[in-house]
Amino acid sequence: MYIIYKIIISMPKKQVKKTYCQHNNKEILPDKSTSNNANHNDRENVPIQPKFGPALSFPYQKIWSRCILISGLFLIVWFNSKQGKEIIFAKQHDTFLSRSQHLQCAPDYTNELKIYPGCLPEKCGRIVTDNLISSQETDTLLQIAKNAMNLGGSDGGATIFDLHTGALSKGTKFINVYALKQASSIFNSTDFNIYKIIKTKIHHAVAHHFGVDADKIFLTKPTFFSRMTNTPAKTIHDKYWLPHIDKNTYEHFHYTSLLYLNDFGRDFDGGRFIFIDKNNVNTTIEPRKGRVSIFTSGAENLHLVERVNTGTRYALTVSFTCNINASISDPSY
Ligand SMILES: O=C(O)CCC(=O)C(=O)O
Ligand SMILES: [Fe+2]
Repeated sequence: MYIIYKIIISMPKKQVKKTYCQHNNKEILPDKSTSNNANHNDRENVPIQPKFGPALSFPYQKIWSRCILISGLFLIVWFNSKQGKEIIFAKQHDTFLSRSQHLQCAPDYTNELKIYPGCLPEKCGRIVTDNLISSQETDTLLQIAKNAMNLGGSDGGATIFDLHTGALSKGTKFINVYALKQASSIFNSTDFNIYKIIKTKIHHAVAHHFGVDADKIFLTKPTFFSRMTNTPAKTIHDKYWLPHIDKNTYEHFHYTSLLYLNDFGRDFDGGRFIFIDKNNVNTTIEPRKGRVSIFTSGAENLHLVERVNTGTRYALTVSFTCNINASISDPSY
């Protein structure tokens, strides 16, 4: 607004050489006595007649024209502010008991879920909560992820570890950590129990927030830890910044949840989660340790993860399906 104000007040005031007095349209002739051109013949003192008659004028002309100009500028600013806007849905330093945004489900999503009675959400959308998982629980998960990832790691910027199957990125491929002899020294049943408790809490939160019975949704694969850095991608799995729809990327996803294990702005920069909404609106979630984000996995929730600029970002993806045949069981070791 300040800029608009500056433009308006800095507009040059029109230098009008008046040939006619505005009042009564009376002619004002130059004072012959002061004129240097006193000897010029009379023709030169005859005022120029506008070809199409005197210009149109009406009361408060200047005020009106400025009002119209200002309104036009307002319209342009308003229109531009609707396009390409970013809404920070959850800032890193805020804590939410629960913050939600409802959306209309994508038609594909609704059609697919209709065949699973009781699994269709009351409304599609997204929810963020910071009070579900304790700091200690988060620390346990972060340690599990770090210990496992020390046994491998992608050559590119995204390493994943699946506690259910033992799959871990190594180089440009995957290995099974449970087949390694070091596995026995890094995994224990206490940690697995904590993982199960966390997974169960998230399961119930998903059911509660979307108004479905907890026994109508099932844990599915892949459910995995992720580590993201700014290392250039080596394979397609490293390109975590590509926009995608989870239901299409992962065959059985119907509800996606993410648990963030460390902090945006402290442990890493970049790496924010972004929903790409209608009219080019970005709805952003800044990762915060212990923060859980839950959303329906259809086209209503197209998203990406911004590239990490510095540091290392850790998260756990926990996914649910309506299809009992695609369910997976709890991990055990
Ligand atoms: O880690 C995240 O914040 C989201 C990752 C993601 O979109 C995915 O794994 O499909
Ligand atoms: Fe995703």
